[in-house]
Amino acid sequence: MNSPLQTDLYQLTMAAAYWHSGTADQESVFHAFFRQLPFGGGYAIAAGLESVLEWVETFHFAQHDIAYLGELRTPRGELMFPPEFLKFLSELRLDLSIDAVAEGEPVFAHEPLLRVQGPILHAQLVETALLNMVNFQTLVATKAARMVDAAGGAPVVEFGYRRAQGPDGALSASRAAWMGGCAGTSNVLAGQRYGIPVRGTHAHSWVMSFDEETEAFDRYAEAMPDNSILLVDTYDTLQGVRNAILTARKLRERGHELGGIRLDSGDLAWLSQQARMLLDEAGFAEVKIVASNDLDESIIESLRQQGARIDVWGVGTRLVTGGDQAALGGVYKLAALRQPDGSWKPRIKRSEQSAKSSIPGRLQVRRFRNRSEWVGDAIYDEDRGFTGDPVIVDPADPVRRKKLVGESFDLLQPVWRGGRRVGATQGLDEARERCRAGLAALHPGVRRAVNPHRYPAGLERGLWQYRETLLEARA
Ligand SMILES: Nc1ncnc2c1ncn2[C@@H]1O[C@H](COP(=O)(O)OP(=O)(O)OP(=O)(O)O)[C@@H](O)[C@H]1O
Ligand SMILES: O=P(O)(O)OC[C@H]1O[C@H](OP(=O)(O)OP(=O)(O)O)[C@H](O)[C@@H]1O
Ligand SMILES: O=C(O)c1cccnc1
Repeated sequence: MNSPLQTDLYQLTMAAAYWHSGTADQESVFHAFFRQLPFGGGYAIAAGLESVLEWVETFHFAQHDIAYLGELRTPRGELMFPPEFLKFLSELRLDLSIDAVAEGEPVFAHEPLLRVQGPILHAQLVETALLNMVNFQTLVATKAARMVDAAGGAPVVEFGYRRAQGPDGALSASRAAWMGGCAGTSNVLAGQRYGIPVRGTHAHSWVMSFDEETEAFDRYAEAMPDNSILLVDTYDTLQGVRNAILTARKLRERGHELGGIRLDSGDLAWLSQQARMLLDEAGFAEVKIVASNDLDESIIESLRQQGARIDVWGVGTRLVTGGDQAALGGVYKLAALRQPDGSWKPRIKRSEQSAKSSIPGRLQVRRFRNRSEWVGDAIYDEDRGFTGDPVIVDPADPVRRKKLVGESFDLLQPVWRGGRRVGATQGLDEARERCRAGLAALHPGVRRAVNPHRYPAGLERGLWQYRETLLEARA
């Protein structure tokens, strides 16, 4: 359920203050971006835009929202909001222009994922929900892409619902995981809502509900003759594999084939090799081995290096929660204000570290391509354009510069104008394909999970110089 109250109180107190001070209609530009790639990786996958647009689409303060806000009191007991402001809110219709990077696109630090332009009160009111959606889904889509990469072409199925951050977190995590390249989900609602293939095995409780493991396997296979993956580790894993083979033989006699077995504990490399041997010797070379148990990209990679014979990876907790990184630190910063003469006045927030200072202007990202490989991205001010040849400067290390050559295209495209969506409809499967193709266009060193190459993404030289001048003036 979408609500304009999915926000931090300070957005509403600032809105009241803009309204009170007569600056509510000041035309502004904000950018949503992150400063550091998640998981120590070389890329991130942009996600969450669809949820943002759905939220903006239904944005309005209903009677019960206004009634609630009208009851709020300050710590001193005074009414928080004047009734005239609440009347203003009840009539408010967002008047924003949004440009965004398409979902599924690989993106890099400092690049705006969304650019929001409009009256400052309006642009401010969307900050919290927008960041919540973009930060979480980008985090999970990126984690999924890393796991899918580590699996080297074998399917990764998302099993995270029970360990996700609440029911809404589970649903958007399943969506983001599919975008990042997962092959399916155990989340049935995500299957219905987004058309993601639903997949699964069975739990230990099924085996524990019978006296004998063999009986549990037989009964399950009878009920699901064409969709049986048997969990073999409830008691003794290799004995479990032998029992699964007995069931597989009975199934075959009835004209069906066992789909697979699942390993969920112990040394997954060794057990999968032993299980493969037993299955092959028994004539079940097609039976798949599924593995689960607190997997992530580094364990998957390590298991593959150890020669594990795992055909399908089931991943829950560390995918839908981000695992080693629980949140993406994406921010939403004011970057320019329109002057009465129509020009844009840049706005900058200084920081102790120059790389953390915000980037002024109305920003765009231009991506350069050499044949099928991307060579670099320039963040530039759309109104100032490029100063001479496209040279980028790394804001974290200004001596790192690179001249970009090749074909180029702009990443931010109009998605919202005059109260409605614009541009081509971007479906979830399209986003998944964009992610696949985008990752294929990256140098393998950039995709490496540990200590990757830094993809050249930086500030267009003219913009970097301009930003330095502004920072000096503020020093
Ligand atoms: N060969 C392996 N190499 C690297 N990591 C592995 C290997 N086998 C399993 N793991 C991982 O090790 C972690 C812990 O496994 P461990 O064997 O301690 O737990 P467990 O099998 O669940 O324990 P228990 O047998 O008590 O259920 C899991 O994240 C699992 O994915
Ligand atoms: O380890 P994760 O990556 O989070 O993957 C999901 C886990 O959830 C299940 O365990 P659980 O003990 O909840 O139920 P079970 O009896 O079906 O194993 C499953 O067996 C996996 O181990
Ligand atoms: O289907 C499975 O095997 C499954 C589903 C959810 C969590 N763990 C495993």
